[in-house]
Amino acid sequence: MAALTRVSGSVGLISLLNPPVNALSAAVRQGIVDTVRRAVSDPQVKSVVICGQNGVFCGGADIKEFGGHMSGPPLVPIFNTIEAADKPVVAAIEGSALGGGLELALACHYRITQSKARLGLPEVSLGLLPAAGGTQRLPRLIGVPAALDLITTGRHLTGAEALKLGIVDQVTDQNTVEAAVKFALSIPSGCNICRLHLSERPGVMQRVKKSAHGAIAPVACVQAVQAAATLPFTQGMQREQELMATLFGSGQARALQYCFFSQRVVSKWSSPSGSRWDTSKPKPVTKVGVIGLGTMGRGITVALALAGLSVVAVETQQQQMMAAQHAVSGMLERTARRRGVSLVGDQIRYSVELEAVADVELVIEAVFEDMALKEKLFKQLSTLCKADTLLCSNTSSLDIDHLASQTHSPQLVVGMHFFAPAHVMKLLEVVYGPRSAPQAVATAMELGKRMGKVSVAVGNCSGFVGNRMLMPYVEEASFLVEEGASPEIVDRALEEFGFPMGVFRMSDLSGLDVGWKVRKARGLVEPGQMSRVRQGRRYSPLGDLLCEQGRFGQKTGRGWYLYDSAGSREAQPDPWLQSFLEEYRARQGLVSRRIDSQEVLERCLYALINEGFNILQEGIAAGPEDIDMIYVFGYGFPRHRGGPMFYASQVGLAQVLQRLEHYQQLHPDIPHLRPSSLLRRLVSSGSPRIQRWREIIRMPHSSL
Ligand SMILES: CC(C)(COP(=O)(O)OP(=O)(O)OC[C@H]1O[C@@H](n2cnc3c(N)ncnc32)[C@H](O)[C@@H]1OP(=O)(O)O)[C@@H](O)C(=O)NCCC(=O)NCCSC(=O)C[C@@H](O)CCCCCCCCCCCCC(=O)O
Repeated sequence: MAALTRVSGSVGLISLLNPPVNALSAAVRQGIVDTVRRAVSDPQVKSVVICGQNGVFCGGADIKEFGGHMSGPPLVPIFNTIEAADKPVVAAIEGSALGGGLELALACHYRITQSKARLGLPEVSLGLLPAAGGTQRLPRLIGVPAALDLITTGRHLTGAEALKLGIVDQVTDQNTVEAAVKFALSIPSGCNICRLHLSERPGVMQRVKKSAHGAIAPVACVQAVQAAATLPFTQGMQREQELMATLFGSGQARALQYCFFSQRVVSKWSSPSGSRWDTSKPKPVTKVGVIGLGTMGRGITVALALAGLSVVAVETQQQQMMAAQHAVSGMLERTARRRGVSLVGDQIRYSVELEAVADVELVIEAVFEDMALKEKLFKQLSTLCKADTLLCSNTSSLDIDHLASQTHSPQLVVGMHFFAPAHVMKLLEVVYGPRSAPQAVATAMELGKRMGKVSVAVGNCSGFVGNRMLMPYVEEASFLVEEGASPEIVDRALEEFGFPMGVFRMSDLSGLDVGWKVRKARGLVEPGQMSRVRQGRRYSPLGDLLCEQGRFGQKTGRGWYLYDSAGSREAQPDPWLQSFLEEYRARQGLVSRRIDSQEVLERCLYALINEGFNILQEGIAAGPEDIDMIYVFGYGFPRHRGGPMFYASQVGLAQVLQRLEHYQQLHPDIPHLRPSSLLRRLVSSGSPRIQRWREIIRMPHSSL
């Protein structure tokens, strides 16, 4: 899995051979040991170049090996041998040098890189730290502050940025291996590991802990780099190994590695009709129409423009259109500045006429969530667009099949549900109906990928996957407040679990009126009424009552919390709300009781998870990975918990079932606490590993 050849007379060229990313599997590690030994002992070889096959240097350790028994030679002694070699060793970096790949390059004496190559130590995003010397060699090379930034965030650098930081010695736009060989021929033996500016950035641990939201790997990364600043190299390496040992077998590492593979699994979509990613060819798209330039339409326009597509942005109200144009330019400018790229924007054409989208290949509708308005629009689009134009809706909950039925070509209609802000949030739900053509799904998925989104294909139902599961979660939070919890108690439990914001702070941020509108549309709101049973099931009117008082959250300075002023973000507990809740409970005859964080987590999360099992059972999501990626990328579910379904598998399905049964007995009027039959089936099948759930879901069964 590694080959040695002699080039230019005296250079030993070692190539890693393990497509697609030359991961450091046991066989590759053995290959490096053998080839380095041969190169070092060959008197004809005066210097060595290490490169990767097929334009990729190395994607790091083989993550697939982490789940099983590790065999083969370990990396640390291999890299130490390279570093100690008495012949100069040069890394020729093309494509990617990530994790163990960059650590291999750091153990070499010199590094030459392609300007567009990606370099980084992303181990933290897998719940690990760079444990093949990365936490000790990088700070010694570029200083503690820069190394801490790279190791605790896991971010990737381009070759040009790596040169600026001093990670590499030369950047080339020519053939990297040839440049490295030329470089190797020109150098005397030596080593550029140095001990420079090893001072630590003050306060870094507090900052990292705060932004980690309970993840342990970033904290361990700081501890390892601190060791580089205070200990000799050998002891620093020992500390690195000890810290890695605490992370390696942790549930968080398993969860994060599951997320890595799940993100790739969801791109290989399939639907119950049998259409699949590998048999459906996307249609080429260069020009997209966006209709409706409110918050969502503006974000979608920016995301498309940043992906290099031509956009026709339509807003029929002149004034709104001018405001949108101004806002979009600002968003593009800020993003270009942040990314350090040149401004895009001249490929956006604005219009107040719907006819402007007549020649686009795909339209994304982003008008108000009003079925009558969308029906009318889809009818018009179906007539004025080209016959093969894909018509997509950004609706977050309305019926995609119904919209499709308004058009001449229902097979060309799919949902493209973005999340706000649409140019920032990574998630895209691609919603197919029974009539959606495989090519329409494939095209929307491909467009999402071009915009840098994690696109997940899901079936059509009310709320699709994300918002459908959110309903029971939010409802449980309100029920807990009726029963005696405060919004602070509920939010604290969820934030300590790892959500960036609890239910109530999130509701204040997005606006209480949003949910109120949805409940009104569903006929659930009875103004001024306090009844707690609606449409035959338990209902909490608390949110409606707050809206009736004009408490819409941050935008009005009052919601579940109190704010200094309208628009302020600093949430304070509100004494008014406390007395309001006491009065409400008294009028309802509810006796307030003490609710602890375990009950908050179980009721909110198990209700959400239970709905996830219903969704899997109905085939709305193809597998647990789809649900987990939707929650991690769209709803702030802590990535180090792997997503709701993975979390359930870690807690134990039997335990989740038993607690749902317990709560259902206490609250028989809450249907979403009734355990899903799929959950029961999985438990009676012995609670298999999450990777096996798809088999159980597909097995024929009787629900009798
Ligand atoms: C490289 C990429 C940027 C390429 O992206 P691209 O979009 O081109 O392609 P894909 O992402 O679709 O990938 C294609 C294909 O390849 C698979 N793959 C990618 N990378 C890896 C990998 N590193 N390992 C295995 N497989 C990989 C991917 O799954 C796709 O497969 P598919 O089937 O879907 O086609 C991009 O892929 C990328 O970002 N990759 C990951 C990069 C990364 O995170 N690297 C870091 C890896 S971790 C690491 O390197 C750790 C090191 O620090 C070494 C540490 C040594 C530790 C040894 C263990 C010590 C144990 C101590 C514990 C002791 C316990 C005790 O004492 O008891």
